[in-house]
Amino acid sequence: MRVSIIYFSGTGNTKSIAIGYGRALEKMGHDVSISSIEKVSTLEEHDVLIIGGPIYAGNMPHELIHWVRKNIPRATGNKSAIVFSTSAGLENANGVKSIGKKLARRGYAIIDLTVFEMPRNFYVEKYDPTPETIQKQQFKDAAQKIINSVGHIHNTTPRIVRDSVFIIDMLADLFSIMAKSMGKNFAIDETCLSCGTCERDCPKQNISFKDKKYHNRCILCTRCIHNCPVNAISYKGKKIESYRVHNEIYFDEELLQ
Ligand SMILES: Cc1cc2nc3c(=O)[nH]c(=O)nc-3n(C[C@H](O)[C@H](O)[C@H](O)COP(=O)(O)O)c2cc1C
Repeated sequence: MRVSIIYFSGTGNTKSIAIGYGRALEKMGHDVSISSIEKVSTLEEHDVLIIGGPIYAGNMPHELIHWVRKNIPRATGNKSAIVFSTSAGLENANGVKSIGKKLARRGYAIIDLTVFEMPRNFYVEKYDPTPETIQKQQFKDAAQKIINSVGHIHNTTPRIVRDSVFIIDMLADLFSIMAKSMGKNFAIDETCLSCGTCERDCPKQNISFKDKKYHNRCILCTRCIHNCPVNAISYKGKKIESYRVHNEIYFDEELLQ
């Protein structure tokens, strides 16, 4: 089967899972393409679509929801979809329903919705980074979850998403407005090397490192803080410990049998 995997990832957790899906499916003999919404606006030909994103305040990012609304046309033929999210806690399963519902309305059979618990990347105001031992376990558990999820690929009975997602979609809109103003709390200090990583990496072209300025388009993905090589970006004057993905989704041969 042809599988198209589309994701948005601020700091790499969701990208790791997307790549994990790709590797598992390729091993199973499927033809896979993987793209970030930052790079594509049209889908490759596919039989199965897999879409993933991080959870921001209980739903998928507004960017991803908007991308789906704008770029996914009505499905022709028998197309199915898997939706996954990554979050620091598992109580936020509603984001997958939001995207799942939109795909179902476009004629996709929703064959799986999966939530992955991954390291926390947002601890600018409260919470702590996820301890290393837990991070390792999360990547291990994720490999097993991916295998379970791809096991649904030949499913013929779709899952019906009954819950309304109206409220959480409204909250995602609201959060994207709040993020613009919260983004003004980021500051680049004098330790900046002027390497330009933050400006280059920002998914919204929201940073001008030369005049150390954040504009008004922040989505709070936190990529700038975590990717800065010298940790020169603070939030409300506070330095934030960097989170970098350094674990990998690893499949034991046994898992792939
Ligand atoms: C702005 C923002 C809001 C977040 N809100 C939640 C949340 O409501 N619940 C949760 O469990 N994790 C939350 N997180 C944590 C991320 O969902 C989690 O770390 C995710 O795996 C990051 O994925 P990424 O590395 O692909 O960006 C939030 C992260 C950010 C940046």
